[in-house]
Amino acid sequence: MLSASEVCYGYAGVSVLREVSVEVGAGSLVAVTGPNGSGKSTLLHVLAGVLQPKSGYVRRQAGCRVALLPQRTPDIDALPLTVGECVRIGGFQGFFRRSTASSTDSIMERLGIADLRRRRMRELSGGQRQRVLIAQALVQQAEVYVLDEPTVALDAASRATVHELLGEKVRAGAAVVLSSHDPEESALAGHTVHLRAPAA
Ligand SMILES: Nc1ncnc2c1ncn2[C@@H]1O[C@H](COP(=O)(O)OP(=O)(O)OP(=O)(O)O)[C@@H](O)[C@H]1O
Repeated sequence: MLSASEVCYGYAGVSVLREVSVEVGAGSLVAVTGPNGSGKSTLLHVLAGVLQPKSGYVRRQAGCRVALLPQRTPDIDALPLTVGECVRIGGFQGFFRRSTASSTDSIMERLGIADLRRRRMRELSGGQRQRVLIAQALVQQAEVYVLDEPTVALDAASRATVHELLGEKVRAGAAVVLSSHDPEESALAGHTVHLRAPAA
């Protein structure tokens, strides 16, 4: 569905990804692990097509749509968006369709954010905000969900709900690529890409 082959990436001449390869097949969950600064977010952005590799290749099967949950989304707080609007925007490349309205409601209910739908994004707690952004990613009709530390800041119950939702996506044939610092979470994956610590 999506693969990276010997991908290299760096910022201002500083190498971050060195010949990283990963295969993301339909119905699979891939975890990207590694210490702070090892390049997890960078790899996810390369896989999602937001960053172009300096060398190596990213291949996406024809028609493969990627939904991205970035780690940082400060731009959303600058807009006067409500929770309901934020989820409906479905953020990345506009994959949201009207026909998915009932599944949107269901995802919001399950993530415990349905009652927050009229609140402004900037008024939310960290965990509430994260659940809205997860919903925004998961309502998209995508073949691959690329999620950067999706459950960071979530309590145990919300984390379990997110894992259930991801399991449902995978069983329905979608692929999930997530980064995580939580060994229990990365153990859910069928395959793990471990990035090494940056050179001191
Ligand atoms: N826009 C940028 N400009 C310059 N350097 C950057 C940029 N984004 C990331 N970096 C650097 O690239 C390296 C990898 O960053 P990245 O965010 O991919 O790591 P990470 O593994 O996701 O870290 P964390 O676990 O802290 O989220 C770090 O050294 C970081 O300082």
